[in-house]
Amino acid sequence: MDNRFHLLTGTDVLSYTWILPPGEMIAVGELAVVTDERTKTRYFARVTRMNHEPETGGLLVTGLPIGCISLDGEYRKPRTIPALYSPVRPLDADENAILRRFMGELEVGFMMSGNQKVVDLPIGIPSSVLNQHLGVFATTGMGKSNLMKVFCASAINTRNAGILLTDPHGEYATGQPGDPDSRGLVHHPKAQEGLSVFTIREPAIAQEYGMKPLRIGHKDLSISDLGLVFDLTAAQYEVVNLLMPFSTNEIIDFFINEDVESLPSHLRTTAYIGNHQDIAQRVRSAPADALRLVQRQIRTLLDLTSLFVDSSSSSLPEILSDLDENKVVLIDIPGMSDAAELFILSAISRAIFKDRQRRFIEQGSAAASGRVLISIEEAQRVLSQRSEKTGVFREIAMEGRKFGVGLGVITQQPKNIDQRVLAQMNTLFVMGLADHHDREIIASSAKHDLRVLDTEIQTLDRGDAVISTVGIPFPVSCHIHYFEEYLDALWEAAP
Ligand SMILES: Nc1ncnc2c1ncn2[C@@H]1O[C@H](COP(=O)(O)OP(=O)(O)OP(=O)(O)O)[C@@H](O)[C@H]1O
Repeated sequence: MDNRFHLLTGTDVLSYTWILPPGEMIAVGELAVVTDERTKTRYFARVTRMNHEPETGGLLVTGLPIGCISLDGEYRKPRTIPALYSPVRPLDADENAILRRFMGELEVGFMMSGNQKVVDLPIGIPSSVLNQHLGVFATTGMGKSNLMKVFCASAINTRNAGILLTDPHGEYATGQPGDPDSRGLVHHPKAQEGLSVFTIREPAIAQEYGMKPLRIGHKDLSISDLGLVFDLTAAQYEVVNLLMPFSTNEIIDFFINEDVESLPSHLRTTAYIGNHQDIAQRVRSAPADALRLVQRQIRTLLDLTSLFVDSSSSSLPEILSDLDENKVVLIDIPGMSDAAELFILSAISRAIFKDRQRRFIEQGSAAASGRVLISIEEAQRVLSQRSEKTGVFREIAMEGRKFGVGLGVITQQPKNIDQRVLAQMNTLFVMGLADHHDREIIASSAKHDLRVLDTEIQTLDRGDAVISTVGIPFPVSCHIHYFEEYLDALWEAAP
């Protein structure tokens, strides 16, 4: 037996301590098994802290218990403690296999035990938790885009959930722009069956990669999303609210074709002779400035999105049916502005949510349709405490779960996300957060106690994540697969 970790010298239900002799090393995050030799119960723990032990010159190691297995083979939360001086050692292959039982099918990386990758313990999230929302908290450059690509690659492989993501940087579909060696999701061995890319790229490129042209119709948009994209005044909100009863088709037609500059005065003299009597009557009481501003903003958005927004055609039916077929749907909009990206992400998300809600009401359960995850990058843009800036996303965060719709909230600033939204997230990926306040917020909303992992979270390297999910009974440290290598492995495994 490898007794490198030596004998347990102290326990309570929430922490174990043991002493390493001088010269031996251990790392934060390393996994250990404490065997109680009387009861044959094995207690699993992870190293959370270590201090020098002046008396012996060794290290006093502290571990967090993560579960135990008795002779009946059941894995439980530890409510008993191992006997004093029980041997402490690393996990063996059998114990790795035990932990492997808890992993879901959406593989993202390998378990890390301290600085060691445990290659016979791949970490996967069960797709059954995706409707319970997922958060990715990552400082820039820590590997968030790589994680999302790996996650989508697994989803394409397993086809158990639909995933929607927008990509304004053009990096997910074909790889990093400007890097000819970089690959993307179109290079997945099962891309043809499991990936659906809607793009604004030129037809020749789209055709080369089997991408479809992105089309969003005027009717798919909502006037209420102006508030998501722009900072509106109270008077503008009034205009938006007055317009709510009308279809977006009509509203856009009104603002594109009518001379709103002179409209308010015409309206007041009831001399309006345009094609939109109903709308004109409705907004006649609105302040003229606000009306003009709304018109300008609508025109700006239509300009920004003119490559794919038009009055007639729409990719939405196809996007919805691809998600129903558990495909990864990528909205590939390289170069699109922030405002335009949010505007269409909101339109698509609303369509998904309403469709699922309708089906839930008609069929009485979400079982008829699978799960969908809508991923939102820089999510603090739309899920902050400012409720006027949250649109349909807050509704999905609060109610999506029962309709099978989850949010994938990606942000560098969890403290700027509404706490009530964070509390809904049942799967968290933490990839390096330097700010103490950010870590505190995450720890308080996680389903496992992450405070004890604070040291580990502070020492995460690029590509490392601490994952806490209701799908796995303990928090795991994981090195996320490097996308290119994972792709190679998928090709090797492909029939
Ligand atoms: N798991 C990993 N293994 C190896 N290298 C990785 C891993 N994750 C990321 N990298 C590398 O680290 C660099 C940054 O990764 P990535 O672009 O995914 O980070 P990011 O957090 O999305 O950054 P940004 O916020 O700037 O978009 C890339 O060069 C990537 O190849």
